[in-house]
Amino acid sequence: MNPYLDGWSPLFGRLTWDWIPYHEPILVATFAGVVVAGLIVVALMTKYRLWAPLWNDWVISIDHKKIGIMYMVLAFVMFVRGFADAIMMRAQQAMAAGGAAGYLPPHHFDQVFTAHGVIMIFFVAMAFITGIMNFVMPAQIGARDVAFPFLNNFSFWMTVCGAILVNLSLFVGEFGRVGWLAFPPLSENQFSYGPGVDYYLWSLNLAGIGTTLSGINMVTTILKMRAPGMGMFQMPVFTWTALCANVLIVAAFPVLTATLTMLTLDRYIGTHFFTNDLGGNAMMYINLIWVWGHPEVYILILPMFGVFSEITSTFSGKPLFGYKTMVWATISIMVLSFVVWLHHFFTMGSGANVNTFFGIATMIIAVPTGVKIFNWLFTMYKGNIRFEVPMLWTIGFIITFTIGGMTGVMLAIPPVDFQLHNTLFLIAHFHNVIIGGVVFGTYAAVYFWWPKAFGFKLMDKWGRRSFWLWFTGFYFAFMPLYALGLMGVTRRMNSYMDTGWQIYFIVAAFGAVLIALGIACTFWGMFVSILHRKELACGPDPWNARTLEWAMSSPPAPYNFPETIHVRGLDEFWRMKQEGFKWSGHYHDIHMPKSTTAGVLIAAAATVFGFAMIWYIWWLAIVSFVAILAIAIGNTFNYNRDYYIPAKEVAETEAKGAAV
Ligand code: HEA
Ligand code: HEM
Ligand SMILES: [Cu+2]
Repeated sequence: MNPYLDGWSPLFGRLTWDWIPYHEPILVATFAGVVVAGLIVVALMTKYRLWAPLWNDWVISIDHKKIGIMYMVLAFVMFVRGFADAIMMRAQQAMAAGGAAGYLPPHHFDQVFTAHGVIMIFFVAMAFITGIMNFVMPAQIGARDVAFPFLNNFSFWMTVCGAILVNLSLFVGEFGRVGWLAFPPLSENQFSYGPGVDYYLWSLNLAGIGTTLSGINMVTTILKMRAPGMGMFQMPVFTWTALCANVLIVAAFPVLTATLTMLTLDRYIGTHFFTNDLGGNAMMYINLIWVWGHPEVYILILPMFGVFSEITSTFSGKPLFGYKTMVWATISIMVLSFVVWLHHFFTMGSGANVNTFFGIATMIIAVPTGVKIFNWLFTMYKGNIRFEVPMLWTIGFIITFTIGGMTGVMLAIPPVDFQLHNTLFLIAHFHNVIIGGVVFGTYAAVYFWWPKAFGFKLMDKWGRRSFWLWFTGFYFAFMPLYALGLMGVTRRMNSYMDTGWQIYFIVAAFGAVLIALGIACTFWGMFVSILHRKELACGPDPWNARTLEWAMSSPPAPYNFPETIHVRGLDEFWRMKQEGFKWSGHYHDIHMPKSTTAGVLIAAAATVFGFAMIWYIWWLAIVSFVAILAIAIGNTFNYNRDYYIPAKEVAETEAKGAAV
């Protein structure tokens, strides 16, 4: 008998009133908050007549810069959600000592850490790197856009589709209680029969389509769309790291898709890929998910290495030290990241020889990473360093990431890992590299490229406050976890008996409060900077930077560059400035792609499809699937895909841009 089919009806599938959590005060209050905030936004948008510009200039836009900014907005919104989950866990663990139950019952706590992990990795960190790569990379290689602009818009909306499904699970049904990687057999129907794991599977698989397509798009862009003269070894380092990260996406994400699809088949049609009966094997899932999962963490960090490289050389006023070694280090990390996955399950019985191989392979990654750290230090050495906000984040990164990397190397020693696996030491390790690397990198990038995107700088004062709160907050929040881990405290604990641990959890909660203040300072800083944008206005090259994106006007025109740039070497823009850079003024008509609604419409239908599949509403699944096909096929008949910006208009725009 299937308990999860209780109450199934043809019209609503297994969605019944029991699945609406109106009896949970926390969720009802959250829901009320979301509704009120939503209504305020809708009212303001209507009052200021912003719906049409939002739709025409943003939602259906295929401009890589706008799509990049939309990814950043999505990521920041999801970051608030993911951080709220983190605060809830910190509060729970600070309270639930010595037999106290705290305020979150286990079934809720388990959803919170699962949602936190999934949101932070897939919809925050991935969205941040994709946003930054979208905004910066095409401009850095002197291109007008990515190779497949429409696909780019579609990829973005598929990511939004996944994010919507995850957030929907908060108010309709539940989310998985299986951890961010949903290991079977726990995630099989037998043990998780609610819609929680199905929300997980459909949101990640639908968003994954977007990620894979975006990876293909960016690899193609970098290989085929570089400005004339820009050979591979004349590409800026950020572009190199973007290339390697996207090659990893193209290679690894299909594995994730296949793995999640097999689990979906287990759950929906009763196959046995990952159960012991009928020849399945749960270890297969563990292997496959980490074959994707380990490269995934380098997908997140590589673009950030690129960000820090650009910032270090710009603010040290020097070319990057060791460009070639930086590129080769990036390539080695890319290759090595595929031969270390087993370090995530040293304890699962592969034997000493296998563990040794994977342990050593893991440690070898410390070498190219160390090369990078020293290259940044040597770039700064004897440089004329300007301690602007992006540089503060960069120095914070070098210190913090090195500590996190070192604890990673400790975990790579199998006998040590037998002690520390799945303890809070592991949790501390990866927050140490992810926050120190990916989050600090995002902040550095936002402060660095904001003036390019909007034509004015972010206020220095709030940037500095945000940095110091984040930096100290991080150490308070995560250093206690190393200590707890060494004492044997395991991850994912709702409550514990030993009251001696409580003080560490309280310190960690205090750190999370400092981080909350740091986040608040950033948002407040953005808000007041927007209000004061006139005073903060700056020219196209406010940091005296070195790469081509700074040759565009700020904010950039839709076509990026009024004329084609002929690249002669590294740091081309620097050289152009030495030679007294000016556009020739002989402009031609510029061929541009047109916005299209198909991307957002397909993604909307896909969201409905995902929802229908999660709740077993078969008729709706069929209708929405047909809608997806119809829109996609209909779009192939759209021949109205491009237009020309006349040379005269280009000249006018440039004349205006130059006056800023
Ligand atoms: C951005 C993300 C990111 C990054 C960059 C890394 C980087 C590294 N990680 Fe980490 N890791 C994660 C995210 C990340 N990790 C996550 C999310 C998990 C857990 C998931 C889960 O279970 O839920 C995890 C788990 C994890 C494990 C599994 C532990 C366990 O489950 O028990 C191990 C074990 O080997 C490991 C090792 C390493 C190593 C060796 C590096 C190296 O790349 C670090 C290299 C850097 C340095 C070493 C510092 C700089 C170098 C120098 C200054 C040179 C000199 C240094 C030496 C000679 C040592 N990581
Ligand atoms: C900003 C401050 C953050 C805080 C305070 C925080 C806090 C936490 C806590 C308390 C846990 C649960 C630990 C446990 O198992 O007992 C956790 C798990 C996790 N966090 Fe964070 N986190 C933060 C940011 C991030 C970011 C930026 C990412 C990734 C981009 C991230 C990814 C994860 C993942 C993947 C897990 C594991 C979830 C699981 O066990 O399934 N976190 N975090
Ligand atoms: Cu790993």
